[in-house]
Amino acid sequence: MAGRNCGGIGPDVFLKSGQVSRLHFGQKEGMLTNILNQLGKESMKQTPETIVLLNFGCEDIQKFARAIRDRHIYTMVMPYTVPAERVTQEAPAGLIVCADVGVPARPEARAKFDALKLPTLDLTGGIGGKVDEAVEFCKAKCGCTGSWTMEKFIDEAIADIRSQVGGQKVVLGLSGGVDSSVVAALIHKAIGKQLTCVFVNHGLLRKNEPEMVQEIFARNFDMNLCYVDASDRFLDKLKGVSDPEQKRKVIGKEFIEVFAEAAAKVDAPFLGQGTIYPDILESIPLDGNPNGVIKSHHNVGGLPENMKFKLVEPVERLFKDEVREVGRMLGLPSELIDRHPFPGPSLGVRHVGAIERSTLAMLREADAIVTEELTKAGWYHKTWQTFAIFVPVKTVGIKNHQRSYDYVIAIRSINSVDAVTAQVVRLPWELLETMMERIVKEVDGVNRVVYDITAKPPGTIEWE
Ligand SMILES: Nc1ncnc2c1ncn2[C@@H]1O[C@H](COP(=O)(O)OP(=O)(O)OP(=O)(O)O)[C@@H](O)[C@H]1O
Repeated sequence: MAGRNCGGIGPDVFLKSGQVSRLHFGQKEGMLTNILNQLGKESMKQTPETIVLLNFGCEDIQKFARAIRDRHIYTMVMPYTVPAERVTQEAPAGLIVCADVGVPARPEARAKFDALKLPTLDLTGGIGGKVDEAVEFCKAKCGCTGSWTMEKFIDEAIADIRSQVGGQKVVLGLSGGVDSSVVAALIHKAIGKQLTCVFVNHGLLRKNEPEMVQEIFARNFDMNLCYVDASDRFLDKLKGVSDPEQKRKVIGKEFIEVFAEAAAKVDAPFLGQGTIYPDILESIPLDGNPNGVIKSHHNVGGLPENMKFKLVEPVERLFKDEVREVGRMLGLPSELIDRHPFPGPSLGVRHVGAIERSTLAMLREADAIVTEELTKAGWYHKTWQTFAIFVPVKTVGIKNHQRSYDYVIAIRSINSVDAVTAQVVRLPWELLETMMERIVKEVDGVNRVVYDITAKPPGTIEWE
């Protein structure tokens, strides 16, 4: 085991009563920072040639912003409700006004931006197919040279982290997911051993995951990695809990306690976070209507208020695939960077009903077989997510020439662009058969495998 074991969870509890109910781990609820402050925060870097996209009601604006960035012009997205001064803080070279067809004109909002006297492109008739037009505009009218690159981003981010943190310490919750892993690598590159990562094993990780994450970070990056094996603590607390929401709450509450205890030992004034740009953009209601909030700010599960960290969020201006690119450039392996999305409560929400150690082991084994066969057949990167689910139903079967009465494993494979809707993948029949044969043969306690053919909607991606 390469990581430093920080076990020995002490009795201190950092939570105040009443805070627990909003701690839905993995749902990004509970705020360390107020999102509007975030939006109004003084920009740390003065990226030259910034173009601000003003959102007057445009569904695909994030994709549009991303497409212009692909042409090496740095874009930011702001709602039309933003004060004009906030726009000028970014010293933009130009503005692009974006709205879908049929969206109200909002002349007052428009006037405050026109008063800035910046070059402005009007795309209020829709943005579809207008990327080239926008890049012409940026170059011809705003003087952009198209020099924004990921190398530049990394250099700037490292300089920013160093100047923000100075000689002090940073603590970061490392999940082994893309966002926190890339942030770990980036902060480590900037300040080395001033960073301590806390990796919590909540007993719900996938097969070999604790070893893999420690191997990658502690060995390859020579990083201070604090590995907390709290499996027993989580699994004891989850005993008999079958309601999906309750399960998430138990996992979230326990996670915060374990993380807070480990972080207290590091005694760092700074907390690193894997906030990414969509986390911020999707938290901003376009019309100041709280119902428009899709999700709250990304954070380590909503830490208790008495843990007053200053935040280090070096990829808060990047889209997910840009974060992946940074990760690749910093030397993170593809097995980590290009992984399928994985829910915060991990196998906990893929095990329907109350979690027993024995049935969790069945799920873990079945999940590993599914991933292994999918990869071998060349289908891993052709699907958004493919995984096993434990179904707490026993059926009659024949195993080893004898009657068996065992559990069911379901396989789910979906494709999606944004996780909002999803289509079922028609995996080759032979591949499904191979998965089934291996699962019933190798996983004790399972004698039946089914394939979930439900799209989203009406289903959700995860079963719980
Ligand atoms: N097992 C864990 N150990 C330590 N920190 C964790 C763990 N799981 C989650 N975290 C922290 O909580 C944050 C939010 O968790 P969540 O699962 O919602 O993240 P995410 O958006 O999928 O990000 P990531 O790609 O980093 O997993 C993570 O970015 C990470 O900092």
